[in-house]
Amino acid sequence: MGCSAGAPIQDKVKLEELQNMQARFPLRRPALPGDILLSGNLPSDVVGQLASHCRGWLYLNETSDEHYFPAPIQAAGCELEVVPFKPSKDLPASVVEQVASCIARMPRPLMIQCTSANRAAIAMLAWMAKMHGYTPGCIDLLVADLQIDTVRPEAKAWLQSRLPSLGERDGPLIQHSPEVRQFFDPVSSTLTYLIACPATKQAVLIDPVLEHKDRDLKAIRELGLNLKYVLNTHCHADHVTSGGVIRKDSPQVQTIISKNSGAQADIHVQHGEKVAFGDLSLEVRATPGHTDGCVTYVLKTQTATFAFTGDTLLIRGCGRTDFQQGNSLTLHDSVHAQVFTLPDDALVCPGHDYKDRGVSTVLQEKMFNPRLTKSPEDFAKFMEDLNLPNPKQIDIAVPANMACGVQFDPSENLPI
Ligand SMILES: N[C@@H](CCC(=O)N[C@@H](CSS)C(=O)NCC(=O)O)C(=O)O
Repeated sequence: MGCSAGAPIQDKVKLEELQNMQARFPLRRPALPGDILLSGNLPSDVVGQLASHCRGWLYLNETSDEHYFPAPIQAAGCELEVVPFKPSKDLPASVVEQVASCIARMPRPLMIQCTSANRAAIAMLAWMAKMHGYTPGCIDLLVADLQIDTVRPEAKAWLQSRLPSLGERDGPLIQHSPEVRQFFDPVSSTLTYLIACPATKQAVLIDPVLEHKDRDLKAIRELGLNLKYVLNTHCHADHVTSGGVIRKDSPQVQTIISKNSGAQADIHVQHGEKVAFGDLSLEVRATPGHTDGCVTYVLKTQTATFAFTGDTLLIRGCGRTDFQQGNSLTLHDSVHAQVFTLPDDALVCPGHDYKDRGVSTVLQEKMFNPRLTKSPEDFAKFMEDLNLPNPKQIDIAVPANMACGVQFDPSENLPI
């Protein structure tokens, strides 16, 4: 039997009641998200007590189960849904979809209850995966971070087997936000983003890789989009951008990089400026440290905030600071001042991932990033001791990217 609660619920529970419940069913430290509780079987009186602090109750067993107590849930005014959810290799995708949709829709605070809290945790993770486009690697992280120790390894493996890996992902990055797609280059582990304005079909690419030019342009064609800009978050050292070549073939496309990068491009951006396309715009935030020209592009849509952090902030990591004018103290300040000040639920969309993880959130990184939770001084010491080998393509990539991936004729600013 398990029960977990986040801070918002604890605030509402009367202290005495909470202490009584804690004595019988120990609550763990606040988990994410804070407005969802997970539980196994409970006696009917405890169901009633908990229900009085919830507004939604999702029950994952049959109504014939001897531990199903609808009366106290309904008496407390909770919205009750019953969806028998037994993960197995034959479970139709529609049931997972139904459970995830219930969790998305039902009022908060929401209790998810099964027999031992194992399936409740899997249901919550399935919902998070659907909402945030998680990959198998992201699920490992969430289980560890949220300390969801009710999740059995075989149940976690079941959920992971139903999620696409980086590179297999097809479609919008997060549910209900058709604007953003993520692509993966397995050689440099680079994550490229295609962002499209649904109303006008104008689109931009962020950090595209030369070897994947055709893949990216095919996606743009198939979606009926008009590419307006190719943006780079910085002058990459591990792969060559496709920006220059795309622009050479399609002169209506303009390349963008920060002025501080010193690299060639059609448009140079600076902190505070906006890059508009269709009804959308990207806010430019200077985030130097990995290189002195690094920027983070921030996109606000109706449903989500996205931070395209390049190599400034990676999932549970960050860009190295040992070449290209890297500076650890500057990087620490950039992340804290420009990324960690975004809303907690803003999606962190990094420029690389080396462990099959595609997306994180500001709150997760503020809480769990092992590097950026350190003090500036400890962080600088940690980065100094990294001793990473140089990227394999550094000698080709840096000079090529300084010329936006192609040689420019400086007199005309056109590719040769
Ligand atoms: N092995 C890769 C390069 C790996 C690497 O150095 N990645 C960079 C970002 S690309 S310059 C980095 O900042 N990594 C941070 C870290 O902690 O790993 C290759 O040869 O391409």
